[in-house]
Amino acid sequence: MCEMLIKIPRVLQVFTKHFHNGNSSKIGVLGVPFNKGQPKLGVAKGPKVIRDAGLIQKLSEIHELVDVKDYGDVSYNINEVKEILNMKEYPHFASCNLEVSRNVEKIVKDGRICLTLGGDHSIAVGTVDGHIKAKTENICILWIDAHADLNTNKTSSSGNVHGMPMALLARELSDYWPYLPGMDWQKPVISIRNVAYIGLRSVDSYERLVIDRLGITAFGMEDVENYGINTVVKMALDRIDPEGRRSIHVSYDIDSLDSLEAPSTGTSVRGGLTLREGIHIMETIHKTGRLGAMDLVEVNPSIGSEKDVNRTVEAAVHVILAAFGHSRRGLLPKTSLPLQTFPPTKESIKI
Ligand SMILES: NC(=[NH2+])NCCC[C@H](N)C(=O)O
Ligand SMILES: [Mn+2]
Ligand SMILES: [Mn+2]
Repeated sequence: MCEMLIKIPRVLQVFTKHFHNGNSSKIGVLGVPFNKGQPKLGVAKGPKVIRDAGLIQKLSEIHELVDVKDYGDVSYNINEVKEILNMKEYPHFASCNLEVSRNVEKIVKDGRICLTLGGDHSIAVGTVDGHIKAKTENICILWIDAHADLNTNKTSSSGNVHGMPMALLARELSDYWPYLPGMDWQKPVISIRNVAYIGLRSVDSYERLVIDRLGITAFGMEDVENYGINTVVKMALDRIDPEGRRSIHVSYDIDSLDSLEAPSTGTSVRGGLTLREGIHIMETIHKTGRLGAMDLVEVNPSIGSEKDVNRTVEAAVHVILAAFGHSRRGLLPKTSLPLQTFPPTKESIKI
């Protein structure tokens, strides 16, 4: 049998090396069907619709080195803790996030990049916490969102906890919170200097104040217009990981994309990122080789028509695949493929 290999031209070999980034090949997928951080219940079905779109299979087809393990969905028992003023469903939030943190920590310690499917954005308290606990080195956060999610219980006008996770995670904001029973496991150890936003266009006034006072790296849509997405991502990475040594946590709210690209989400805002820009961000992150964990949150299949839901889920899958090395230039055939199978002849296709 002829075992001659396809000779890959040098220019393509460079791409192969680039996209077959050694440390980004082991992925652990975790579902968090949590909807109590905001009032629209359908967001709990996010993990299911994203998986049903063939995510696991598509991830494993990116290249031969990808190894995907699905850890299933997080479940939790509600701990009896007291309610907190202006934090709706606080006991659920605290109980669920403890389990999220434990699961993410375990997956990252298993040597996998943890991909968490939400659920609403309040679950990022647990994902970031688990990522921090698993890594000995510092982490940095890229928060891709129309919103800053930087409210405290005192500044939020909605009381929805999905508008608060970043404020719970930041060390510099810890004094602005009351004691939170049932959250002792979570220490706000991440400095806001290691956080950058991309996609902002709906920022509450106290959030604006905090961003300005603390000098938070925040790229709004006008920055994307002024500099272009490529420069924006580079500037963001340069600020939060200047030496290129940190493990990157990407918390990707699907509402960062324009409402036309991702209509099925609870708090959509027009004038957002195109899917191309959304994909470009994650391709750039993939190329760093330092993605440690990614959240994809706020996909709500109960909002909009069937077409809207499909469009939104499709966008989410594209963004995720880009994060793990899918290339829009096309994927190379497996290098071990015998030459005679390409192009396929009648004889090579044995039924
Ligand atoms: N993860 C989100 N989609 N957050 C939307 C937050 C909206 C608003 N800023 C609030 O505090 O309620
Ligand atoms: Mn948002
Ligand atoms: Mn958000």
